[in-house]
Amino acid sequence: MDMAEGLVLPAEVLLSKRVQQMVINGEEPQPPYVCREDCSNEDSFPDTAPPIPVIDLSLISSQQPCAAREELEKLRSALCSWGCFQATGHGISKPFLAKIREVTREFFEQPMEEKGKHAKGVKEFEGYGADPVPYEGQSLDWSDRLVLNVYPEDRRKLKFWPENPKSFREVLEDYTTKMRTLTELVSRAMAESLNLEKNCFLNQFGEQGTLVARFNYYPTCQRPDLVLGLKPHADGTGYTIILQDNVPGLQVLKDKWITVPTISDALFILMGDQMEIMTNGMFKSPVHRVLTNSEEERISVVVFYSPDPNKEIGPEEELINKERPRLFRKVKDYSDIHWDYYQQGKRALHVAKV
Ligand SMILES: O=C(O)CCC(=O)C(=O)O
Ligand SMILES: [Fe+2]
Repeated sequence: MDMAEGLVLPAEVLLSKRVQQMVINGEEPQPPYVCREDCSNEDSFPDTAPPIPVIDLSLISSQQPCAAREELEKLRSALCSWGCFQATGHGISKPFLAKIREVTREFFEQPMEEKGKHAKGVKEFEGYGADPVPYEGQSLDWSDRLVLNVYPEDRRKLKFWPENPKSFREVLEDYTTKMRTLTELVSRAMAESLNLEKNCFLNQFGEQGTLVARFNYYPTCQRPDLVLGLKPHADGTGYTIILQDNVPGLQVLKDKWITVPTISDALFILMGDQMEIMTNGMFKSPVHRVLTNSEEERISVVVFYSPDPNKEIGPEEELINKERPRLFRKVKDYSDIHWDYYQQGKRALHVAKV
């Protein structure tokens, strides 16, 4: 018998090697990357799936009160049922979106040696690599990532920020500024859609609300039916802003798995658990996952927007009443609690329930 057969290396050892490298070496996925049985049937979708709502943010900030009201109503309805939407009219130009996708692609296309300059340890969060070692029995994602704290600025660790491609840092700084503006716009719109004081969510996030950027690289896989680019999870954030490229793969669970269409100038905005808490359960934090495929690699640029970890957050008082009693208590540092459960393959939201 081949000695290597059935041999599963410890996650720690596997995680020190990049999935991209395994693909270049022509390696087939082995456990713990293999996390499901042949799912090729399940992964194909009927055309009858309900469409994910598209919201034109420019209408909300326009001077036409009727159009703005209508769009706010669409936003509220999208977040109460789906917990996510495709945002157009967000004010970030198409060429700029192309640029951030391009520097992301260029970063991952570099030799391992160059990317390795920004490598994280298998226990750390920030830097180039994969998630820290999960709990026993949990699978590993078929992807590589670069994670960077981008706001507040004093949380930045420049040793993890790529120097190549040359424009990477500058483009990311620009993107951070644009994301700050966008989170103000979206947080106000969400408050208005619920007839709340428009700064109420921004006040909960605080001036030091954090932005973390995660650049995801999903290589192709010879057996996409056996692995996941990213295992099913809900985000622990306030909310998350996702820039996809032109390769589909992201799916949200709404009765069944629904693929998020790739729209080149849209940003996909998804509620995290903390918005579900702040809205007393009105907005939903959806479970989502990423599939890989055998033909085309996929990249995404994800920005996690979370409340200042020093601040306590909780349901807006106006959303608590007789018909809708308080569902959640106040919480602090929810992101850390969430992460611990995530590593066990579980959701954390129940810990905030009253
Ligand atoms: O790659 C994507 O489209 C989504 C990634 C995601 O859900 C995450 O990073 O939490
Ligand atoms: Fe996510």
